[in-house]
Amino acid sequence: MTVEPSHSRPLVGVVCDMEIIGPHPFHVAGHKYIHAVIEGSNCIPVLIPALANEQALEQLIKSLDGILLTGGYSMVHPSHYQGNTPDADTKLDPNRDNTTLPLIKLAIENQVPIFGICRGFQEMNVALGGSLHQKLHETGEYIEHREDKNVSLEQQYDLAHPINIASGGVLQSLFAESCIQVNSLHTQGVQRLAPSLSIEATAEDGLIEAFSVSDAKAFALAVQWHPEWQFENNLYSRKLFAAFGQACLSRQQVKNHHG
Ligand SMILES: N[C@@H](CCC(=O)NCCCC(=O)O)C(=O)O
Repeated sequence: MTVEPSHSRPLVGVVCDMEIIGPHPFHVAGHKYIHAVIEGSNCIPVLIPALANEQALEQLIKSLDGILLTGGYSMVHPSHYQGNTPDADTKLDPNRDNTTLPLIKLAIENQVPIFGICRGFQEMNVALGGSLHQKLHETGEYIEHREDKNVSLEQQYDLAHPINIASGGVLQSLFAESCIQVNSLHTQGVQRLAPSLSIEATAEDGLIEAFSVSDAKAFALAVQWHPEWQFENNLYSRKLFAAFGQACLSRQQVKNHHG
């Protein structure tokens, strides 16, 4: 993968997970997100470590033209939405939570384009006052939304179920479709939608699969599925990353104009 030398591309902050590799903690981000930012949005990714330092985030947000909230195997700690204590074997990432939740508010306040994917979708809902089902499969209300970890990666990220696109929303204006197929790799999902969010798509079982920030001045959209996965092979994924990239370019132009 080559990144053409360019000083004019917008800078997109890509949030990191904190992972232990060997005996050490690392800040990590998935290659497929970085690839989609470069090739799908025509932007330059800048990794945002899970430092959980609000002052650093306030400085960072002023130099970034967009934020990508990636997926992740860990769960948002339920204390952020008054949820029940998680099971002892739940994978958590408090450093990521304490970085992304304030970052989301800063991005919206500063009209920085923000795109949430899977865990990032869940973080946006929680950051703005919503809540999550911690185990969708135990509610008895939804179809299976988790991936089968015993099959190949290609199969895990394959299209899994349809979603219905809300009329009059951002997604309908992007896709010009009322129903598309998406992949599905998540245990958790929206329980209570934050008051400032508008539903953009739902699964056939009623689960919210995409939302936008109502009245946002800049691109502020999140999806529960994974459009970054082999995005080149999916028309709707290409449209999402192109729209996000265009919003980041507009932000950069406004910033450069105002100095
Ligand atoms: N942990 C949450 C969110 C699921 C998620 O983001 N899965 C993808 C992880 C790997 C990747 O980045 O593709 C949940 O289970 O609901």
